[in-house]
This record gives sequence, C-alpha cells and structure tokens, in this order.
Amino acid sequence: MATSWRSGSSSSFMSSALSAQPSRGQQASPVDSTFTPTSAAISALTAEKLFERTPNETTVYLGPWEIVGTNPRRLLWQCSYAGEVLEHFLPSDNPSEVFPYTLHAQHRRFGDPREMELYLTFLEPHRIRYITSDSIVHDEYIEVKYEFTTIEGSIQLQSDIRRRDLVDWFDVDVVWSDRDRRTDSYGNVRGLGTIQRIKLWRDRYSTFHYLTFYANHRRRWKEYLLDDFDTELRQRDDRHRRLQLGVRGARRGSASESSQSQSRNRERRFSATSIFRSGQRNPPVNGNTSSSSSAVQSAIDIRYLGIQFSRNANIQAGTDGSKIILSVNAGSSSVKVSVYSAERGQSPIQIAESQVSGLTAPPALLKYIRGDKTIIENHEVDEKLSGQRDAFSLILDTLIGDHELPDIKSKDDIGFICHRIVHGGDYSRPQLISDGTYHHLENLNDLAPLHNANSLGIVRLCIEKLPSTRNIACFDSQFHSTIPEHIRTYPINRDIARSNRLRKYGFHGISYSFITRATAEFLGKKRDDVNLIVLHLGSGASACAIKGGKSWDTSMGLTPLAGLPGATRSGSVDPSLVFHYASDVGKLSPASTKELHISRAEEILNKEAGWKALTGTTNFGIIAGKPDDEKMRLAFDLFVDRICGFIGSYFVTLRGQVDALVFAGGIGEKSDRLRAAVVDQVGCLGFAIDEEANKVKIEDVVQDVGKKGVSPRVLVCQTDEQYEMARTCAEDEEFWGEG
Ligand SMILES: Nc1ncnc2c1ncn2[C@@H]1O[C@H](COP(=O)(O)OP(=O)(O)O)[C@@H](O)[C@H]1O
Ligand SMILES: CC(=O)OP(=O)(O)O
Ligand SMILES: [Mg+2]
Repeated sequence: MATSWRSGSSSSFMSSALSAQPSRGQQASPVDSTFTPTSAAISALTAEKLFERTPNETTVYLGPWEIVGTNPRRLLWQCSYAGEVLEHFLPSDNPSEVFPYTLHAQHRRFGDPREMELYLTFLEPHRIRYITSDSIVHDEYIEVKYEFTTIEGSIQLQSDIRRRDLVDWFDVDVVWSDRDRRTDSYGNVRGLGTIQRIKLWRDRYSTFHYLTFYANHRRRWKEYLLDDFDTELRQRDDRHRRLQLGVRGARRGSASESSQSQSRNRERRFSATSIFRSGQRNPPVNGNTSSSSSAVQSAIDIRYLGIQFSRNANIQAGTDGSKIILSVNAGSSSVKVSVYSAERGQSPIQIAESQVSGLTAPPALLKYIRGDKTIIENHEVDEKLSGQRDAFSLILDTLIGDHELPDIKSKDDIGFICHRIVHGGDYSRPQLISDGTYHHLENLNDLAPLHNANSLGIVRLCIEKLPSTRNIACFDSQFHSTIPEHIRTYPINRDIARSNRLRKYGFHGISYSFITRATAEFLGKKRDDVNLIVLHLGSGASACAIKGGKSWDTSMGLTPLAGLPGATRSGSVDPSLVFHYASDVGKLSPASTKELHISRAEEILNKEAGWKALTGTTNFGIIAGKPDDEKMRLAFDLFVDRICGFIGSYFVTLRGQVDALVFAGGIGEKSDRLRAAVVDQVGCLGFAIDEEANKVKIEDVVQDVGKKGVSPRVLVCQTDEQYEMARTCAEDEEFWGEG
C-alpha cells in the first residue's frame, strides 16, 4: 500500500500510499482495446507519509495528478486538504528523456507479475516539493519510488509522463545483445537484464513504436525504435523460446532514416511483434505506424537484440515445470557444485555455487556464493575431509542449511543431479544412472584412479540420501569420441587392444565442449568452423586440438595420466621408467580398496609425481610465484616445455589453420606468467601476447590477451564444466520423462 520516496543522499524519507483509480470514463486500461489515453489528469486517493521513520513522520492524502508547465515540466499531485500540493519536478521537458520504470526484478519473481507495475521509480533523484497552506514542508532531490494500488493508475502515469501509450508488454527471462552477452564470465545468465518486462509503446503524436526495458545488469534504461529491428528473425529457436531481432542499419540513430525504411517493412514488422509472448490478452498491435519525422531518436548501438521469454507468469522453480539441477564436478583436487533452475529444453539459470578446493593441499577451503553474493569466502575447513565424497556432503549441507536459498528447502527440491564422470568408456552420450549404468561405470574405476571411484562415491551418496532425484552421468571422455582412428589407436596387438578396450579416450571433454562453444561465439564463428588449440591446465592438465568444432586429438589417453604433468601426476614418461623406479611396481598398492584397484606403478605415477614430487607443493600458484626458487623454476620451465611441445604438434596436425590458442583451468585462467612464457616460446608459429591485456584479471567468459591485429588469437576462457553439464541435462528431453 505504501508509496515511498526514498531519499538519495539525505536522511529524510517520504512515503505514501496511492490508490490511483481512474475516475474518468474514457480512461480505460490499456488491456482494453478501447483505451484512448488522452488525459493527463487522473483521480487518485492517496495516503502519504513524509519523513518516514523520523520523529517528523506525517501522513498526508493526495488527490489527482496532472502534468503541467514547461521548463520545468511538473507532475502535480493535488492533496486532500486545501492548499496542499505535491510537486514532482521532471528532470527534462522532453518526455523521451524521462524514464519511469517498474521494478521487474528478482525480488518480485514469486508474485503475480502484473503486480510489478505497482512499483514505479526513476533512474535518478528528482526534486520533490511538498507544500501545505502554511509552509513548504519538503523541497529536495530524492530517489522517487511510487507504489500504486492499481495497475491501471501506474500505467496511466507512465503513459502520461512519456506521452506514449502502452500497446503491449512481454515478460522475458533475459535480454541480451551483441554488445552485452547473454552470460557473464561464470556462465551465469546476465545480458543487459534478466526477469524483465519489455514494453511496446506508441508515441501519441508520431505513432512511432518503441521497445523499452530496464537494463538491470547495467543499471541503464534501454529504449529502441522498433523500426530499427529487422522484422525478419535472424534466429528463432522454438525449443529455447528465444528470439533474436537484428537491427537494420546498425549504429545509427537518425529518425528520418528509420522513417524512410518504415513503410517498406510495415507488415513484416508487426508479424514479428505478434509472435512475442504477450503479457496481455489480445494485444492491440495493428500495424498502424505511419511515419513522422518528429520521432525521438533511438540511440541504437547494437546489431541485434536477443530475448528469451518466460514460459509463464510464475517462474519460481518447481511451480511451473522447472526443476532444480545440481551439477557436481569432482576434480582431482576439488569438488565444485553449482545449482541451477532449469526448464525443459531451456538454458539453465544459476542460483548458487559452492566449492571445496585444495583437497590435495590441506586445509581444504570452502566457498559459497548465492546469486551474486559471496556468503562464504575461502573458509578453512576444520574437519578432516577424507576425499571428494566428504567435500560433497559438506557442500550439500551448506546448500540445504541456507534458509535464504528458497529453491532448496529440502533435499526433495532437487530434481536432477549431474555428475561429472571422467572416464565414460564407450558412452557417447550422458546417461541416466540406473543400477546397470552404475555397475558398468564401476568397471572403469581403475582407468581413472583419481576420479571415477570418487565420483561414484558421490553418486552412491545421492542415491541413498536423495532418493527422489534423478542422477545423470556426464562424461569427460565423450567429447573425444570424434578423434580419428589413426590418432586414437596405440601401436600394440590389435586383438588385445580391442578386447581390453585399450585406446586413447581423452578427458576434460566437458570443459572442452564449453570452451569450444564460448570461443566460437567470442570469435563470431559457427561452432563447426572453429579450429583451436586449447589448454585445460588445472590439477590435471591436458591439451586438445579442435578441428571444425570437434576433438581431433588430445594429450590424455587411455587414462588421465598421459600427456602433461599435473599436481601429483607425472604426465607422459618413458613407459619403462617405472620399472627402474622401484622393484614392487607390479604389486597392488596397499591403498587399493574394494572400489579401486591400483598398482604401485599407477600409484607412483598418479599420486607421487608431478608438482608434488618436484617442489613439495601441489599449488601451481606458489610455483609460478617463486621464480627465484630453483625447484620452482625447474617445475615451471618443465611445464612450459611440455605445453609448447603439444602446441607445436597440434599446430601441425591442424595444418596451421588455427583460429586461437585458448588457456583454461585453474592455472590457465590465473597464471599470466605461465601464459606469457608459453606464448613467448610459440611465437615462431605466429602467436603473440599483449603484455598489458595478459595482466588484466580474467572476468569475462572469454578474454582476449593476444596482441592486437595478430592472428591466430590468444584467449583465456573461464571454463564452466558444471554449466555445460546442466545445459546438456536441461536440453535433453529424455531425462525429463513424461512429467
Ligand atoms: N593464482 C594461481 N596461479 C596459478 N595457478 C593457480 C593459482 N591458483 C590456483 N592455481 C592452480 O589451479 C589448480 C586448480 O585448478 P582447477 O582447474 O580448479 O582444479 P581441478 O583440477 O581440481 O578441477 C590448483 O591446484 C592450483 O595448482
Ligand atoms: C581429467 C582430470 O584430470 O580432471 P581434473 O583436472 O579435474 O582433475
Ligand atoms: Mg577440473
């Protein structure tokens, strides 16, 4: 009920309650097609509080409003008592420069979306003067926030201030453009704005049409002349309910230019708008768009505007068919879990994320982010975590224990759990985990000794503790199923190779899949057209040659031991080496369990080698940070050498047709020193780094660190395996079943 004006910098507050009922017969709501908004006055019963929450708090009652005068234009509220007036000074006489907007934001998402019209505010503080018959009670610039008791009143006021009439509105999940990408550096959906109401207005004088929305992620108002958009849809993806509007004559804002092309495209234009999912019944869009040169300029600075529509009014997960997805990424040194809300066939929207890192370098650190807010920042975990399963338990308790995460009140709220399973054998698509799949995967445990058994431990815990949840296995090896036979074959007895399934599988594929898509988008190329050399450098490190968007070769092999060294892994060494290292290498290690059988040889090469063996630390951050320490320098130089070996080899296998060299993973994303050293050494292939750009913190999904004008590019991608899994799961009809 309360309309509040919150003071910007001063400490005084005003608030009021408005019951803005149109009193004149001709002022029907825009929902009604007889809507003829001509009047600037409307009757309103208004209760108002001034200096709210101060000793001077007073309640006053407002009457109808009227927009009067020029220089300055004022919104004049009559109050109940004689001589009592509230004047709202509008910051510009030009109606197109005043932007009333409604607060269609996350905090409204659970209510009736129509209700958001009850809250009206402006981009900047406005001057408010309140006068009684005795004195001026209040006269200062404050942040104005109206709260109406009727939607019609609010729409009428918006229309009057704008001198444009509302034709229709459309509730959308996310609005993005070529300039403001759909996802941020973490893969979270952001764009220009999320959970927004796009409004279509018709100018009262020119009848030009405009699209408006509040860019809540940039805190900017966006207003586009509808004619700027090509009505032909560049892309309409029914499954995703996305719409992309291309701008005709991008990067110009001349009204006359747009009015010339307007008549040419009249019908097509409105065939496009009519496929918008309307927030109202019977949208009165009629194609009446005769041109007028008096239209306000539309500052188009984009090539296209993408819009993803809400499926229905209520988007709270679970109430409209959407589900909560947990994506679990059990790496060799960490467990990362992200929580998403997703609808069938739609891109998931991240709600929260949590991770336990440093499992190989205790104490482990817990991090928890809800929405945009960091709730727990690298908290040292006191209790002893015996591995990935304990880390996952801790994360699950953190999520369920957070009362401010309404989407997960109990374990039963979780619809799907996607598990990263590093070795998927011959599986070429994700699998719903049944008894059969589980036992099939168990047989692969020994082929990924640092990963598979740990992940299956988490799967078991989920089956036991969250019986109503569907568990889905996503495989790191899947992306590499395209590696040609001559590359994936080992030169050994073919029959034994076949019967024991001994071949190159390759890993980090979920990450490579994310990176390929993100990089192709960044380069403005189709996924099938990109050739990349990608380095995923984390606790486990690998390189991948991507040809036409598909894996052509990768450095890991039958197991994740081959190729580059890692935190505790040797990477490729002479296979005979291990027999000269110790005498008992063929025996089963005492560390073997029921789930995992590991020989001493495998234990030495997987757990007792790598950075740990060379330097005593598994944290490459420490290694890169101590160039003067001989041990650290050796490890650093050795890593650069091995990485460059793969880059050279992949450059040749791709016949020099390389769009970009991409760094990813904990080390690739964080160590500018490593990137600089690698690119310096492969400079002979044409790669070059921009020293300044390379030092800038990596915040985008893909960030360019290459020297300007040089091809191929050098990029950094913040990979997101959890998002990739959730996306795959949300888009796969099969997992959703009938319900
Ligand atoms: N500032 C840093 N510079 C270089 N490397 C870092 C830095 N911080 C963390 N790392 C490395 O990143 C690794 C974690 O990478 P990540 O890809 O998240 O691991 P995981 O393989 O467990 O998924 C750490 O083990 C550490 O070696
Ligand atoms: C496959 C692999 O080594 O994964 P991670 O780097 O996450 O341990
Ligand atoms: Mg990893």
